[in-house]
Amino acid sequence: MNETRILGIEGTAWAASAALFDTESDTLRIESDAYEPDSGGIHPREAAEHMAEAIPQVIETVLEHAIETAPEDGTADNRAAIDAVAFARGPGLGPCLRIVATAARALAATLEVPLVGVNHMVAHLEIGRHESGFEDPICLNASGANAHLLAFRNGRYRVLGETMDTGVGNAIDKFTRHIGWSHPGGPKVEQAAKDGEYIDLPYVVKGMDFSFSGIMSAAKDAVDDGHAVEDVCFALQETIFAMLTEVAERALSLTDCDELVLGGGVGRNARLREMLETMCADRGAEFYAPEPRLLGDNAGMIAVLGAKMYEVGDTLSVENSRVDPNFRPDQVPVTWRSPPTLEEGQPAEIARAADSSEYTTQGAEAHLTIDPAAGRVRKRRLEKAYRHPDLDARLRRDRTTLEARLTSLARRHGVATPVVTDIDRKRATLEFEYVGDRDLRDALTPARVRSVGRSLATIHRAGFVHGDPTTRNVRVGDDRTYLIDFGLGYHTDHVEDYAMDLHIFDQSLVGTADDPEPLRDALRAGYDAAGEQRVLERLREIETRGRYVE
Ligand SMILES: C[C@@H](O)[C@H](NC(=O)OP(=O)(O)OC[C@H]1O[C@@H](n2cnc3c(N)ncnc32)[C@H](O)[C@@H]1O)C(=O)O
Ligand SMILES: [Fe+2]
Repeated sequence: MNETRILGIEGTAWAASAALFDTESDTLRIESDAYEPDSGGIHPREAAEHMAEAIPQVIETVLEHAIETAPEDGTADNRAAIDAVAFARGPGLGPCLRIVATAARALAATLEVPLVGVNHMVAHLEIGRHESGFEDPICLNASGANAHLLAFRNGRYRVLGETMDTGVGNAIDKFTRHIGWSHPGGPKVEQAAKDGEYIDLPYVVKGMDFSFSGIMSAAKDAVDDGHAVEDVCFALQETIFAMLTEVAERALSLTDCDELVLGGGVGRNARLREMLETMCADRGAEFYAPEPRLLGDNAGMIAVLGAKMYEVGDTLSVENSRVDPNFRPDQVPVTWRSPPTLEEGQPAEIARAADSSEYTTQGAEAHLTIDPAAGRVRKRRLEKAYRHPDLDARLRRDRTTLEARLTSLARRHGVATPVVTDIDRKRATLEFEYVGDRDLRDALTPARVRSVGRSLATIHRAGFVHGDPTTRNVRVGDDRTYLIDFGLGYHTDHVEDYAMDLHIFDQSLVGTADDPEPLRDALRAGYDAAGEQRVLERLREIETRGRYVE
């Protein structure tokens, strides 16, 4: 590959940044100028004023550097020997994005080089993949305005799970604003947490999705009620980062992936990195976090992805270079990657069951001892070294109790589930009847998915949700499907919760199936046959919701 030199520009929210990426030397020169609000959070108009002032300056600095380092073949018009100008098209604040795009178009025209339009969230991911050299990692993007898990599948980065309300950084920043600290609050919470002790806060995970609104108002109340700020900061980190680590582990487990990369400004937090590192080490996966300057918003990551896109001809005409404040990562055709090689063969479980009577296996949160001959499964929820012992004990106890209760309740409503034969709350251990002979993930057909749709409709009518219905939490045998693993379930009469349950299953189809569309249709048809229309309507609404929340 020839040497490629890309000038990248970033300015989606707070960082006015330009960078030069040179593929031959694999070096990045980044120049940034941060917007720091005098009071409160980020004001879009003020941020845009900052961009208007700072973007030309950071570009100028990087151009000078590019001229100094240009190889001999720079032309008179392009002494910097730049091959393309890459800019962040979104997501972000509209007024900021427009200023960056205008600067990028002007620069590309002057240099007579193509424009590359980069998705900022995909750039947060790709910088980790680039630096780590991982083949096909899962990415946790923990940034200001976003929080999601991405996996490459069928030519796109699919969103396996994401925040149901605000981004993780914004959630923390809102809390610090409430207690009068200046923006950004994240680093200050990290500092204060060093002297804190644990208190209980709400923990909300639904499959691989999660929510911060409950925990943030509880944190504000805790301070208002007189808890020490350090303790609340400590508990906030322990709870929020445990949620992110748990969903990241679930994503690794669901996709059988053993590589995780981190992206986004909240990734600068050492406690978050430590939890992810511990979780990965405990399950034999590799973890990589880029250095801090590449985690928070920066033009280096825009230039690196810009180079990959430029090299495959993924450039933009000026007419098509409009910005998109709601640009989602799964809207981007991933032109610069070839499909990963998939492993073929029958599910390991079948081979194993044929030659031994008892074997063990590890899920995302539990250790299973399976004895098909005796028709018995023992499941023990493991202690997780990454999370605080009090939180760990609470989650394992509550989930064990709920799983036993809801598994039985579903059966009473006519949904196929294993019989619960024993429960030991102290040891977080359950014993079940062995059902099916493989996971739905390894035997996906529309008829089976249809039956899952009917089962979900049935439990929703009975007033509860599964909480984590994925293709691995459904067992398949003969002509039946069995729902298992109700540990994240709960009683609810909210249509939103029912629709989220369906949405979680739908996301797992998109994340694990080669041809998800007929399966997604079957899910809806099955639900339609036994459930309420308003739930399907709400599901459609959830799918069209832009998740970029400021
Ligand atoms: C769309 C785009 O504009 C946006 N970018 C963004 O929000 O900036 P980013 O640099 O990725 O993340 C900033 C956030 O990162 C948090 N942050 C920075 N250092 C932190 C630390 N040590 N601990 C916790 N949070 C930290 C800040 O408080 C702030 O909320 C995004 O990626 O969502
Ligand atoms: Fe960002």
